[in-house]
Amino acid sequence: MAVYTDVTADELQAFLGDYDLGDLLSYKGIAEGVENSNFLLHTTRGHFILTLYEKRVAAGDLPFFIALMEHLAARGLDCPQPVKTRAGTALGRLAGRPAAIVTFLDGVSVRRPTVEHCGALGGALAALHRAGLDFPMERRNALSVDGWRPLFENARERADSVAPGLAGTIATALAALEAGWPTELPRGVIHADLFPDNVFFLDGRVSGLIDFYFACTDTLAYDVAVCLNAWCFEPDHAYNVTKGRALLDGYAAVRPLSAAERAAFPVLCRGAALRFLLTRLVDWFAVPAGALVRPKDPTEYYRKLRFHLAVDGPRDYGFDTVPERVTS
Ligand SMILES: Nc1ncnc2c1ncn2[C@@H]1O[C@H](COP(=O)(O)OP(=O)(O)OP(=O)(O)O)[C@@H](O)[C@H]1O
Ligand SMILES: N[C@@H](CCO)C(=O)O
Repeated sequence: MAVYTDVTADELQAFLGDYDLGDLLSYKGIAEGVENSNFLLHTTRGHFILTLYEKRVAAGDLPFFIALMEHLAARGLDCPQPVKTRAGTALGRLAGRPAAIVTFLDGVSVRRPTVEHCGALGGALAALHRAGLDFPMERRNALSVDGWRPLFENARERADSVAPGLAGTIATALAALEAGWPTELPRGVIHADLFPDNVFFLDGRVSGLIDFYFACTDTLAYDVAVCLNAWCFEPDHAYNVTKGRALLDGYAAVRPLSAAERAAFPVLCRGAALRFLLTRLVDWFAVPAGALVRPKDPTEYYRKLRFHLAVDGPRDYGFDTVPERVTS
């Protein structure tokens, strides 16, 4: 659950006074998510999502996220739309936090994605990448390779209390990634956190993508690697190559992956696994007192990282054809 910051009815009424959203009928904290505080609002104009931005979201980045959601929606993507005040602003302050209201999207996120869900997700991710190509703003990925070492240093001392040998495995993997992280692959807007809880389905179709608060300018194929990690492992931690193939094929049907991109998957998947292992590890030791949040299990991503460290090559992810040698 994630409600780090509580909002009183009086505060909310006053905040809503700047909007044309009718009268507040009810509101409640949302029992999912770990990053920001989210509330479901019911007003005489319908349902909306109120988000109070917490520690990992810098206020200076909010204009990027708001403009990106508007840009993607204008290109036909189903993503939340920022609701503006009568004065035309989408960002405000509530309970001492930056805050915004966005439209509510219908659909249901899946806990156990099927092969079909993975295929549909791949297509939706590629559509997002294509729609973002002409987005004019840029945002550096603070949680890419140069952001991992500070996270590791923060958690290093206590890492082995979570799993024996964890600190050593991370140290070795991190050094290799720092030395060999790809920098020449196609870049653009990436979602960077497109986990199953951030994707809604209706009748087997992707009906909405949410939670753009890690979106940034980075390697497009890295976003695919994040999704392979988040969608294609089974509860017993085994990689499901049929799901991987469906995701990759779904993606490539909308945006083909170059030979260099395909060849980079083992490294990109290791990096993606390490990124979520590290943020989970830091969060594991840092749940704020009184917060309504259940931290996510770091060991899930430790297991995934070990899988990626052991793969023979891109074929293990479900690519049917991979170049033997890639020079670019
Ligand atoms: N626009 C929306 N329409 C419908 N439901 C939404 C919307 N935005 C958020 N939600 C609901 O709120 C929950 C939490 O939202 P969100 O994933 O943005 O929070 P978060 O704390 O940033 O989560 P995460 O842990 O994925 O980073 C979602 O799982 C979903 O149930
Ligand atoms: N999707 C992230 C949490 C939100 O950043 C995780 O599962 O660790």
